[in-house]
Amino acid sequence: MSQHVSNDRVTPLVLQKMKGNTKIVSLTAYTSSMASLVDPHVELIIVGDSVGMVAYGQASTLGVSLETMINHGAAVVRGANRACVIIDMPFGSYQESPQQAFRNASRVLSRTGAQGVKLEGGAEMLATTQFLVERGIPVMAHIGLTPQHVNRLGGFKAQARTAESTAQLRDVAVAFAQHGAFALLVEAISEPAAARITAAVNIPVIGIGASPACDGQVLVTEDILGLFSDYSPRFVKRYAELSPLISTACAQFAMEVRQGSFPTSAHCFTMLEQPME
Ligand SMILES: Nc1nc(=O)c2c([nH]1)NC[C@@H]1CN(c3ccc(C(=O)N[C@@H](CCC(=O)O)C(=O)O)cc3)CN21
Ligand SMILES: CC(C)C(=O)C(=O)O
Ligand SMILES: [Mg+2]
Repeated sequence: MSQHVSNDRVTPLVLQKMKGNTKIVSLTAYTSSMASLVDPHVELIIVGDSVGMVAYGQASTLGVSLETMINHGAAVVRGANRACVIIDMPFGSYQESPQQAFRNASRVLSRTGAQGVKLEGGAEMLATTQFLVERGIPVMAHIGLTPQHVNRLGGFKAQARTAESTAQLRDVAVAFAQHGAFALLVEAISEPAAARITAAVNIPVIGIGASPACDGQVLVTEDILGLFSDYSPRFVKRYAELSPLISTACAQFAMEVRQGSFPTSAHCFTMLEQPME
């Protein structure tokens, strides 16, 4: 069944129709097992390049390759049968030219079965967005705090906190909508900026650290589960504390192996015939 093109799969068009009447709920996933747990509860699953930090222990998202995004993206599509799946284009795979972006984004879609890609940037990505969209690739534009620009931003710092930068970001948002982006992702921006952008465009605006003014919300799943604690941005809310549960389970296993109480006969295979002499 999961290999079929499902009729009730949420599409970018379905997300667009939700703007103005129903909040869009989104979470990230990197694996099939997490995707299948998240899928019943969300309309949109983002396979984020945050996988580099959360699953590979890297200090930024810059080291993630196209191959890594394709492998995790394919796993997520196999695990999710209802939500729209959008995959982050990793650093260096799309900034060079619209042609480079199309070559790599088309590989992402053809090898994963996802429905679109997300790319980070500002006005410099407008032509690329239009190039991909005209050739059949739905594009979500990620603006505001763009983690792939961490070295220029001087850290993961909230954006659009002045009147001037807010007006600039609103103009960029409007331009992305005009160039065919099906949705915007706004990260770590002020509430007035989020409210202005959401009112100014006719496409869905998904926020992370961008106030309730957005059309929808996304967070990194490991963050809401208390599974990633290298840092805790103020916009993260922990809905569970799974790390201590995992530690306790591992400690219990270790203790039982060392004292010989695991495994028991219930965990062992018997001979299929009478034991031989
Ligand atoms: N697990 C995870 N969750 C995320 O939300 C996430 C990632 N990884 N990786 C990529 C980016 C990085 N993100 C972050 C990380 C930290 C802050 C943060 O703490 N910002 C503070 C301090 C900034 C500073 O001065 O260094 C701020 O006030 O903006 C914000 C966004 C969001 N993204
Ligand atoms: C904003 C989130 C969805 C993201 O880009 C990531 O997790 O990489
Ligand atoms: Mg990302």
